[in-house]
Amino acid sequence: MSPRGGRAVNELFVAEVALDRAALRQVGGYLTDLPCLRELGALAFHRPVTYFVGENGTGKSTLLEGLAVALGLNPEGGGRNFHFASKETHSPLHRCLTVTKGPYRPQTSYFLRAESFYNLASEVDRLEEIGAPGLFDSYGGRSLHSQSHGEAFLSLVLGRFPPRGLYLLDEPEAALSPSRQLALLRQIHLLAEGGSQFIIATHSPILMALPGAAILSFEEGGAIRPTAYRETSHYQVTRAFLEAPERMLRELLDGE
Ligand SMILES: Nc1ncnc2c1ncn2[C@@H]1O[C@H](COP(=O)(O)OP(=O)(O)OP(=O)(O)O)[C@@H](O)[C@H]1O
Repeated sequence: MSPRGGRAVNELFVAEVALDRAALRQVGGYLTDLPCLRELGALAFHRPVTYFVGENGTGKSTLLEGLAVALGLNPEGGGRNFHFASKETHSPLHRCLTVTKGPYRPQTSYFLRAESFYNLASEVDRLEEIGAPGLFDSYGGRSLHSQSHGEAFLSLVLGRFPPRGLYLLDEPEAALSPSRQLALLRQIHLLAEGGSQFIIATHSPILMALPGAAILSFEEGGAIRPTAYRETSHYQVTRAFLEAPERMLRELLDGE
């Protein structure tokens, strides 16, 4: 990323998200036990692209979804016009979050989660049928259901995401081959250069390699720390494996 990677925080669409502890206590349930929420005060965004990384279950998706809903986006994914819900499974975290926005409004806002992408594709079909003809043009020219998961996903990002957008993506790598992950990385770079902001939960050591991006590591104890790319366990484990797969497999499978 160019020096624009260091844009002033007030030029970003989302500058900060803060947690109201009293509201969280009232909400109760598993959210009060989630270590990252026990530790969270406010989380500031300083870069056009921010990655949430960390072990499974550390709360990345919960926080990303809470932020998306607090921004008025559909918890199962989509833009501001998407209001479908196949199941009411999202947490009430959004009620405990205060989002500080920057001075400018994004041209579009979009929340994308791999796990509910099928439902999002169905909703695009429905909207096209009931009177949004031409909608498919933004989604690769045909129903997302007639494309493979990875093709559909890239159609969406390449066709539907304009510059100066705000994009919250939850594990966007899930359907993508390594080379398509590189294509997605390039598109994220181009869009960020064009004034977009991304907040992305990911396990992909490819995606999180974007120069100039902020990486926030969700630690198992609850802290959320800025981390360098090569310090992430995703990078280190993947690198160690690819450098010597036989040795690692011997250790793993034979207990040597
Ligand atoms: N509806 C729910 N009821 C109870 N616990 C939940 C619920 N949803 C999530 N959790 C728990 O909250 C914790 C955080 O889940 P979350 O999906 O946010 O983690 P994550 O960091 O995104 O994990 P992953 O990398 O596996 O996607 C997990 O321990 C999960 O089991």
